[in-house]
Amino acid sequence: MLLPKSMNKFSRLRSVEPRKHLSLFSLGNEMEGKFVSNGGDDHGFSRHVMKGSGKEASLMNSETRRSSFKFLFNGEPELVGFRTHQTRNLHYGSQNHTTDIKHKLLGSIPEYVKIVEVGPRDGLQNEKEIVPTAVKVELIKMLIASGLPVVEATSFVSPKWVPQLADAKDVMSAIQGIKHTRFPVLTPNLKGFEAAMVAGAKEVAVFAAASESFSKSNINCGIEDSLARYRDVAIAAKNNAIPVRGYISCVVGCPVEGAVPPSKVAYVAEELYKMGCAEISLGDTIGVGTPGNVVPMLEAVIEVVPAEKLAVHFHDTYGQALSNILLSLQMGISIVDSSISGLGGCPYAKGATGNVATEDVVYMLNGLGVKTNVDLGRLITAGDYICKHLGRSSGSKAAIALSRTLANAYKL
Ligand SMILES: CC(C)(COP(=O)([O-])OP(=O)([O-])OC[C@H]1O[C@@H](n2cnc3c(N)ncnc32)[C@H](O)[C@@H]1OP(=O)([O-])[O-])[C@@H](O)C(=O)NCCC(=O)NCCSC(=O)C[C@@](C)(O)CC(=O)[O-]
Repeated sequence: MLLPKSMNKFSRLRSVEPRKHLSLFSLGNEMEGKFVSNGGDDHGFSRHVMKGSGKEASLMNSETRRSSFKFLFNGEPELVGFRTHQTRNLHYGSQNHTTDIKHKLLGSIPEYVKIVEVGPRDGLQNEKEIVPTAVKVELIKMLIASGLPVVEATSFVSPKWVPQLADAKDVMSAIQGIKHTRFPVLTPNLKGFEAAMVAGAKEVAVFAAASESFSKSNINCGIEDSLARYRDVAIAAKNNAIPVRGYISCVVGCPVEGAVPPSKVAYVAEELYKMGCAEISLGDTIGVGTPGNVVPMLEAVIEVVPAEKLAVHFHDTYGQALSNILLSLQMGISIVDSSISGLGGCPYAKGATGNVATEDVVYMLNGLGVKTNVDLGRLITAGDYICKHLGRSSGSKAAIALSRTLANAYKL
């Protein structure tokens, strides 16, 4: 048997940190399975049987007689994910080899990145089949359980334009009272803002574009008209002590107009900043950005809005999102939007795939040693939940690879 690389890592995790828990979900109803770990049998690894009852089982190391890992089950027949309290140790990056070159390349990246999870809104808004409110609420709760600090919950937009989010009020009602997580909602105008306030929203987001054509197709008005509407929303929000996030779509490319000049993005960013947006999220709506066009765009925006007020929001249509995120971090940005399992796509940007997957972002940040306070295993479980509901496989490479690695290791 070729041992998956990650098992070496798990084994190291055990020997270095014997009390850290590695928890596995859904290995089977019998609550029994095999675990392969460093310890020496014919492959240089020993097999342990784990047993347990209810929803938990512990693995006993036959040599040390110590319980090294704790496993959790959710009663379903197949392996869907795992949880660890030490997810950073699941990564292959060197942690103790800080070299000059590493410092030169990665020295400027922040120690902590705030992840803004947009799956329940951006991820679902494009789904044709209406997702039941209860499923949306369960997804939000699972995302919260992973430690995400901000979960964009829904939009107060016209239900004729985005039928999927017509239950915004009910979603908000179901998550009222949940503390320690922020739930911004999209509001395209005062009508949306007022409805959001009635529903108990504590934060809102307005969404402009750097492309005139996209603005018209997305919100039925041009850039200047949208900014005028958003000034009204910003004033109302200020009067209610509600923070406003400002989005800009099409920051590098538009499905109709093609390449978008950085100066246009900087103009809209400055206007949003001047009207009081506490954070401005730069959206590569159709995922055409590469480091080649993202750097000049960010340079232009950072001239007019401080980097600490900026977030990046990359769609992964061409597989460029992670490289764009890395360079955004190198340029001083520390807020990253992402969507669970890479769900999403904008209804008014044909062909655009989902946002970068949250699991992939967390995996990369863990590898870089950047703190997020997000538990990757729980995130994978949340992704599995919504993907099963939607009847599709995850758009996260990290989620697929980690689930497969563990499934292979546990030859049940
Ligand atoms: C902006 C509007 C409303 C203008 O839509 P409109 O048709 O121009 O608006 P209107 O003022 O003429 O009103 C038409 C009807 O909509 C109602 N209405 C008006 N406002 C609201 C509201 N807030 N909530 C509920 N209903 C509303 C209004 O009451 C009226 O109802 P009727 O009399 O016909 O029954 C419409 O275009 C709309 O809802 N657009 C939303 C589009 C959207 O949600 N797009 C996706 C989000 S943006 C995005 O995904 C990009 C982002 C943020 O992720 C970043 C990136 O990746 O780039």
